Amino acid sequence: MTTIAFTVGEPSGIGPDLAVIYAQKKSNKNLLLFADPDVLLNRAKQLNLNIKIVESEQASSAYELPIYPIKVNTPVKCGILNKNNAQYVLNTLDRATEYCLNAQCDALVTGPVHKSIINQAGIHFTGHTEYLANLSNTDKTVMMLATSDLKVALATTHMPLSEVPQNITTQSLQKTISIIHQFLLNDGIDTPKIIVCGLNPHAGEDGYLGMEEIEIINPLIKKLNSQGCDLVGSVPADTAFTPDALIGVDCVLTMYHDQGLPVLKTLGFKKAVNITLGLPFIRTSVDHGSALSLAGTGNISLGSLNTALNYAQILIANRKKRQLSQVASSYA
Ligand SMILES: NC(=O)c1ccc[n+]([C@@H]2O[C@H](COP(=O)([O-])OP(=O)(O)OC[C@H]3O[C@@H](n4cnc5c(N)ncnc54)[C@H](O)[C@@H]3O)[C@@H](O)[C@H]2O)c1
Ligand SMILES: N[C@H](C(=O)O)[C@H](O)COP(=O)(O)O
Repeated sequence: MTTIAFTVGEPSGIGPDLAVIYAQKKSNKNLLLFADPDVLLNRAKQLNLNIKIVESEQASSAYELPIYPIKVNTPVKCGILNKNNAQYVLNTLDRATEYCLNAQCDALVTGPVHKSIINQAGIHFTGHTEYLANLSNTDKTVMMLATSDLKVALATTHMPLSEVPQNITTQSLQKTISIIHQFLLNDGIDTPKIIVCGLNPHAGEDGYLGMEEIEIINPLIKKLNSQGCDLVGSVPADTAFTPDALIGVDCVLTMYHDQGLPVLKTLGFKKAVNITLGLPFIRTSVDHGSALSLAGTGNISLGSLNTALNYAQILIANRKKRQLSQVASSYA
């Protein structure tokens, strides 16, 4: 049986609502929540829902939430951020990551955090992607968001736009493409076809609107294609997502956060999954943030949480298959 670690995220946001509404499901959930039990009990009360907290990984009936208890520092008010609880949010991530690194859990699914409040507490934090890479000493990770029809990956993640160009280097882009390629192979795609977007408008318009395509992106595409990759590009980002361009494409690699994610979220917000590639453990996430104004209202979608949990299960199953075939081939 698998166990998925679920960090509930920012306690004044909709993370606790997601958890207690999810707990109403009847099936055995195989979850281990990393959160403050009182925050969950209070949110359930506010939503008029029945939940039972169990300090075990084996909840088998409706309303039960298996939990690894971690206390908040300050009482929580729905929709009101408090920087005194920033460290609590990180504590839940630290413990859950430890469980995944030690194989006590099979995957990590993260609920939404609020990034600025963590920074207001004096802790530099740009996102789970970077934080988990740091916690697990991983030198390169890739953010990918996926709907059932489209996968979008990012060459750079959470950084000011002014810093993007200097972070598009041949070395970093090559690692990014190699991580995506391997992920798609593991996903059962024999010859992954990846569109690589340009950085500049019209992919630089032959150098008249920027040089990164001519100096970095195009030569790398040529080199990797000569080694057997199937990369298309560099493609202007405004045409990369047109329906004809996407035929037969397994993933679109965009150069920065807001080049790719608005497209993906227009197509699938609240149903998509965010996956961190390259970590030594499986991590998926909801595609949305803390939605403070909806906390405690019950008026939220669990679509993305369901996708994130289902996708984590698929990745776990794929990993098991690969491990079994490795064992089999070692005896062959
Ligand atoms: N996975 C994450 O941890 C994650 C993802 C995105 C944003 N964030 C952070 O969340 C904070 C708030 O960001 P934002 O306001 O830009 O984005 P947001 O996703 O919190 O909200 C955007 C809009 O979508 C709505 N919404 C979000 N989730 C919903 C759900 N499950 N059901 C119904 N409606 C929902 C909100 O009410 C709001 O109108 C920021 O600090 C941001 O960095 C975290
Ligand atoms: N870029 C993500 C999004 O827009 O959904 C979000 O900020 C979460 O990123 P992390 O998983 O790194 O926290």
